[in-house]
Amino acid sequence: MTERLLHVAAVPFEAARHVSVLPAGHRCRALHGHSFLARVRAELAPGWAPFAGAETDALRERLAEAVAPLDYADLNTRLRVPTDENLARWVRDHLALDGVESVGIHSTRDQGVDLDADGHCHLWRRFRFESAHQLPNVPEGHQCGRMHGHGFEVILHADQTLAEDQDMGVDYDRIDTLWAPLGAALDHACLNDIPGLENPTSEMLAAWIWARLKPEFAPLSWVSVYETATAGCQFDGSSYRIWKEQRFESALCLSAAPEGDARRRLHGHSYLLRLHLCAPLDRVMGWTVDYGDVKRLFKPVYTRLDHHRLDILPGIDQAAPGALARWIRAEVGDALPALDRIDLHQTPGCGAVLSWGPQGPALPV
Ligand SMILES: Nc1nc2c(c(=O)[nH]1)N=C([C@H](O)[C@H](O)COP(=O)(O)OP(=O)(O)OP(=O)(O)O)CN2
Repeated sequence: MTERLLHVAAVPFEAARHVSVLPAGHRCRALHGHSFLARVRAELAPGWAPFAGAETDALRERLAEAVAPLDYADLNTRLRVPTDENLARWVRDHLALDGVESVGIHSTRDQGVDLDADGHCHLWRRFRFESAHQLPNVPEGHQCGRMHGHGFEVILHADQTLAEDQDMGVDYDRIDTLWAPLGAALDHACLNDIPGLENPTSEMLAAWIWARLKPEFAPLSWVSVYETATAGCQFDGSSYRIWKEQRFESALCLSAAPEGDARRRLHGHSYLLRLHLCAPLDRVMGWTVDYGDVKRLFKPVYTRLDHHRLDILPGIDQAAPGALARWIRAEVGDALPALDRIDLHQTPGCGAVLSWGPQGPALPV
């Protein structure tokens, strides 16, 4: 599949609103406020940024300019009906940017929408539960064979086609109602005791949730399960995708930046790297690829990135997220054949997505 490079950026804003299209008695009809986050994914034309390597910063600046009128504003003075869906449309229209693949709005850490270029509204809502489990089929000595536990997080994603004059899709409250019985069964439980979860990997959990919700909720498009803060699985009824995150602390300078630009100086970032893999399920293990194996197989590349200077890595021209993601893909080589996407953020929510397979849903920053 052809390789695609998207740049991503995220910008927060603080704003008040009331949403009058909601039914009588709904709490969001009253004036309330949120710490919102706007984000964009875009395929930028060559030469769009002021210099090679400035793409991520330039995209973030463009988004910040678009969002500025919403910051510390009463959103009802800016938009007729300031639902998350309409805010995403407003930001998309004010970005005035070619190549936008999606524009998203998070109204809280736990909910948001992403509008794609085909008019689909991808709505998501996050839940959490605290549970114990152990994996019965892992090899002797594997840490996950011991009884342990996690603060699991689940994101339910819904894909809806919205008419241009439709102010919102499904209410987040409807997703809460659908989730409630599952959350009650999973929270403060030992997952192995739940019928169907005798081998409670993230993959099995995502499929278990899918099987229970999809018949009642047709727009359900993906279930994402965060098993830990750094690893999880996504399931859409047929394909499993997993991700493993790592952070590295590195220095760089951008030699193409003009004289006087701070980015010419040595500086650094705390990078977030998310490796995505798509692989068939191993029916015995109940997983696709062990998260621990992803980390282990990536280690030789990781050690070249972490606590190093990135712009002097052999083969790197500008140590910007897109070029770094390409470098990582090349260096990983055959070690991770199921790898099909690399997310690399140089600051929270801002960086690049390099993919060469079906992308799967965007994860919240
Ligand atoms: N594909 C899967 N791999 C693994 C699963 C799974 O459900 N699906 N589960 C586990 C373990 O249960 C483990 O608790 C989580 O794995 P891991 O990311 O390796 O956890 P760490 O805390 O060791 O990760 P850090 O890299 O230190 O953050 C294993 N694999």
